[in-house]
Parts: sequence; structure tokens; C-alpha cells
Amino acid sequence: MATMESLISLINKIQRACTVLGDHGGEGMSLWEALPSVAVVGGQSSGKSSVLESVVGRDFLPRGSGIVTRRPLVLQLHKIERGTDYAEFLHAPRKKFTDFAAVRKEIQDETDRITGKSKQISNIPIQLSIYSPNVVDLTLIDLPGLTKVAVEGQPETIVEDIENMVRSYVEKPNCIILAISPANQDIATSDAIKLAREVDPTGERTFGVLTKLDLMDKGTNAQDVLEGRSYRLQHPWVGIVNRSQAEINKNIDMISARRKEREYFETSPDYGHLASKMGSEYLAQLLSKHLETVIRQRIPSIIALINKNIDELNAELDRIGRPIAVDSGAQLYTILEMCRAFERVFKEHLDGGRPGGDRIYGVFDHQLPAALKKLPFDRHLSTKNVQKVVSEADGYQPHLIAPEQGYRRLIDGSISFFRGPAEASVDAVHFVLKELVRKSIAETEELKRFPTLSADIAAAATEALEKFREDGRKTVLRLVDMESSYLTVEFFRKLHAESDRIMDRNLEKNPEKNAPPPGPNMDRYADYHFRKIGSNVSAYIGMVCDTLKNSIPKAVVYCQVLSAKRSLLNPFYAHIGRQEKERLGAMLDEDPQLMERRTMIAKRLELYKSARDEIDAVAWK
Ligand SMILES: Nc1nc2c(ncn2[C@@H]2O[C@H](COP(=O)(O)OP(=O)(O)OP(=O)(O)O)[C@@H](O)[C@H]2O)c(=O)[nH]1
Repeated sequence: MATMESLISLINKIQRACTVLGDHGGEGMSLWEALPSVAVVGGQSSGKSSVLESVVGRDFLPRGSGIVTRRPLVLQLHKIERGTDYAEFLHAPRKKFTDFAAVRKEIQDETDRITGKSKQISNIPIQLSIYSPNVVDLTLIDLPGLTKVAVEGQPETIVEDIENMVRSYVEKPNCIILAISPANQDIATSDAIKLAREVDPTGERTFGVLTKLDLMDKGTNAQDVLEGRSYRLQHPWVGIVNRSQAEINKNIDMISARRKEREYFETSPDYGHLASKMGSEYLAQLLSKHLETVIRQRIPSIIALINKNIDELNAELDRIGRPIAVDSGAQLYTILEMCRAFERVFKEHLDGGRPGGDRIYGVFDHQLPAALKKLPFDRHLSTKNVQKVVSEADGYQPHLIAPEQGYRRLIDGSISFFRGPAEASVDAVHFVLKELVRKSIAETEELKRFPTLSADIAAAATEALEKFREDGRKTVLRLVDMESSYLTVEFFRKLHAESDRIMDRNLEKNPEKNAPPPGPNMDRYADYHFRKIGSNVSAYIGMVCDTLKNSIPKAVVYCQVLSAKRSLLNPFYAHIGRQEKERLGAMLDEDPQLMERRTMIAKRLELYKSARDEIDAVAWK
């Protein structure tokens, strides 16, 4: 008996846990459904409430005409060693009821709370626990009485609605059916038996209970039913004698009612030979024993279900991240892990695998050449400007053969135009990198739960990028300046030799036409001269442009892209290495919603794990 009680009390615990978790057995196979329960089924006034109350040993169910039970009542009986009886509702967990008239009132009120005062029904159960030294551990479900006709004020569908609700409970394969039929009615017309036969044709989970044996017509008895001849079930029929309405009115208590029932069977000429297997106390024991067998059979599948739930919860914990350690070493480790995860994503963006790195090539391939093309060399090297610059460079003494100073000034002036596109390339690449940092933070799965750390990493990376930008800027400007610092002498020598050769050739062919414009027209000569200077400078600048078009990308990649790849978070690493424990903890602040979810999962996990441990503990006794 001891193991059976611990087993059933364990099941009660799990069942309550399921209800706490909002697990009423909705979709799919739930823990609730895996556990057996006992449902009390019968027609109105068949004696359902009476049987239930005498199994419990207390008066507490609402009474009245018509449909009284309009919501399923999940009744858990807990045996306690000593003390007075009390009841607790799940919807009011802190309130202990010792007055069972108040329990009855609370059932009525709670029914009305969901269904309103109308005579509607609801399939949301009311959960009630009763603690008493006079009960065995058992879970019973009281269902609305089956009826044949709607009464005043009820919708026509009520007959069908009740039947459907009752069926939804009793059709579950692990529901043990307590089918109540009154003895003063033909068993063939019993609503309870009719429904039980429908959902449990083999009768293996149906217990036939025959009430009102004392109300049978004189000279008749129910031996045919009780001995299984009228309607055969796998379990023996149990006869019951409840209190009559007159006895209820006289406030006959449960204990004396039970005694009276015992006496009835012991002294009955019809049922004396069955006395040890009749009555409400025997029924309660019979039920407990059967439950034990059924639960033992189900233990493997219950454990499997709990394990499945535990696995699912663990998987979710893995997905949203485990709780963070409290010691600073572990915290530092976690932060470094996150940083590395971010760096991995960032590198994938640069090296390919993730998009974005290609936009850097776009800067070099389109943006820089287009900007170089747009530089205003035409204006700067126009004949007029060339003349102006050359004249100014000559000063009071015009040049004799070639305007060396003028050339230098024109070249310096032109080269300074390259500063703009050079800096623009640096900035463009900087913005691409910054955008990639932002994207990489967002795409780093591990960082999702740490908004503070994400912000810190973003700030550190952006700061590093600023430094790289400054370095890049200095380097490309230096490249441009270097072009001014020393001109390629060879280019001009070649240029000179080239033009001499052309001139010689032309002179041979056509001495008149290709000579410099003759003497008197000095203007035309000067014009030709300056245009020639302009085109020479332009050719040189073209060469410089080609060089820079190649060297600026190299500098930008070297200073910005490679540095970002290699050492984006280096200053951040140095920084966190010096941080106090509190500061590290603060960096790992999480989204409050996530923390809540994790706590919830942890609670459920604990619940399932302790349920599993307890089942394990009794399973092998
Ligand atoms: N004499 C006698 N009266 C009984 C017996 N069982 C039930 N009654 C009476 O029959 C009436 C109906 O009993 P209940 O226990 O309320 O039946 P119920 O199935 O819960 O009815 P509803 O709540 O209306 O669905 C009450 O007046 C009981 O006193 C019995 O075994 N013997």
C-alpha cells in the first residue's frame, strides 16, 4: 500500500505541475495526457456527486436541480497522516478551505466566473485539491451530468455540448471511466454505459458503479448486474448505497453514511455474499490499485516524454544562451568569445562568403577613376593659364629656352588636384568598413543577447576604424606629395627627343608648313609655345595619374582594410584586460526579456527534472 500511495502522490505532483505550466493537454501528446485519470460519468441524478463525495468522505459539491456541474472539476485527493481536512483551489493557491460549505460556494462562483450566470458549460477545468487522513491518493474528474433534454433557459445544443465535452475526456486512452448507473433504472438505458461502450468497447478501462441499490422495487435485485451477467466489463461491478435526499436533509454525516452502507451490504440477503467487494470505500481502493498498475505500465513513456521536454528546453537554452558565469575570469572568457565570433563574421564580409567586401573594390574600380577623370586639368592647363603661370614664374626676365620654373609650378599645381580624390577614396572605404562593422554586429548570433557588449564592441571598432582612416589619409596624401617632390626627369628628356625627332622629320618633308610660325607674327608663336608647354605638362600629369590610380588603392588597403582585418579589436582587448569585475559584468548585461525567458525555462527544467527524479525513485521500488 505504501508504494502505491507514493506513486499516486507523485502523479498528483506531476499533474499539478502540468496545470501550473498551462498544459491542459491541448495540442499533441502532453504530460497531462500521459498520466491516467479517473473521470466520473453518468446521467443527471444518477448519484455522481454522491459517489464522488463518499469516495472523498466529505460533502462539498454544489447541489441543485438541473445542470449543476458546468465545468470539469479536477479533484486531487491527498492522504495526510493526521490533522483536519482542508481544500485548496489552484486558482486561489494561498487560500486554505476548512469549511467545505465554502468549497461548494467557491466551485459555484468559479464556474460562474468563466461561464457567466447562464447555464452555459465550459471545458476549462477547475482544479481542487483535498487533503485528508480519510482519503486515498487519487485524481478524479467530475464532469457535467449527461442529459436527454434541455431545460428552460438552456440552448437546444446543450445535450450535445455536454456529451461532446464528456466524450473529450473519456475518449482519451488513459482515462479510467467511472460509469455511474442508478440501480432503479434499466441498465440497458444507462447513459454512462452507453458512452463508455462507445469509447471503450473492450471495457478494460471502465468501472461500472451501480447506485441506489436501496431504491429498487421490492422483490427485485441487481445481482445480474453486479455479478456481470447483464453487462460484462473486465472489472467487477461495484454496488453503492448513498445517502437519500431525506438523509442529506437531516445532515447525516459521511462517516455514519459509510457505516450505514457497510451494514447494508453485510446484512443484505441479496448482496451479503458480495459484501467485501461492495461500497464506496472498496471502490476507492479498487480504483487506487488499478491506477497503480496503469501508472507502472506508463512509467517508461512518461519518462520518455519528460526527457523529450527536457531536451527541448535544453535546446532552447542553448539557442538563447546559457546563463553567464559570475567569476571575472569566466566573464572575460565569454567576452573574448563574443569578440572572436564578431571578428569571424567581419572577416567573412571582407574576404567573401558574406557580401560587402566587394564594395571596397567598387571604390577603386569606379569611384576613384571617375573622380580622377573629372579633375579640371583642362582649365588649369589652358593656354591662357599656362601663359599666366609661366609669366609669373619667370618674373622680370622671361625664360630663354624652356620655362623650368613655369613647368614646375604647373606640375605642382596639377598634382595638388589629386589630393581630393585620394582623400575621398580613404573616406569611401572607411564608410564601407564602418557599415560592415554594423552589419557584422547584427549578424553575430552570439551577441544578440548582449546589447551592452554589442554597443561596446561597435564603439571600439569604430574608434579603431577612425585611426585607420587617419593613417590612410596621411599615407595617400604623402603619395600625392611625393609626386611633386621629385619629377621624373627621363620623361621630359624623352619628350624633348621625341618632339625634336618629329620636328626634324617634318622639316625634311615640308620645310615651310611645319616650321614654327614665322617671324613677324609673334602672338601666334607664343600661343603655340604655351600650348606645347600645356600639352607636355598634361602628358606628365597623365603619367602621374596612372601611377596614383594604382598606388592609392594599395595604400588604402594596407592602412585601412588590412589593419581592420588584423587588429580591429586590439585596443578593445587591451581595454577589457584592465577592467574591474563589475565593469565586465555590466558589459554582459542582457536583454531583460531574454533573462526572463531563461528563468522561465530554468524553472520548467527544474520541474521536469525533479518529476523525473521522483518517478525514477519509485519506479524501481
Ligand atoms: N436512497 C438513495 N438515494 C440516492 C442514492 N444515490 C443518490 N441518491 C439521491 O439521488 C439524488 C441525486 O444524487 P446526486 O448525487 O446529486 O446525483 P448527480 O448524478 O450528481 O446529479 P446531478 O448533479 O444533478 O447531475 C440525491 O437526492 C441523492 O440523495 C442512493 O444510493 N440511495
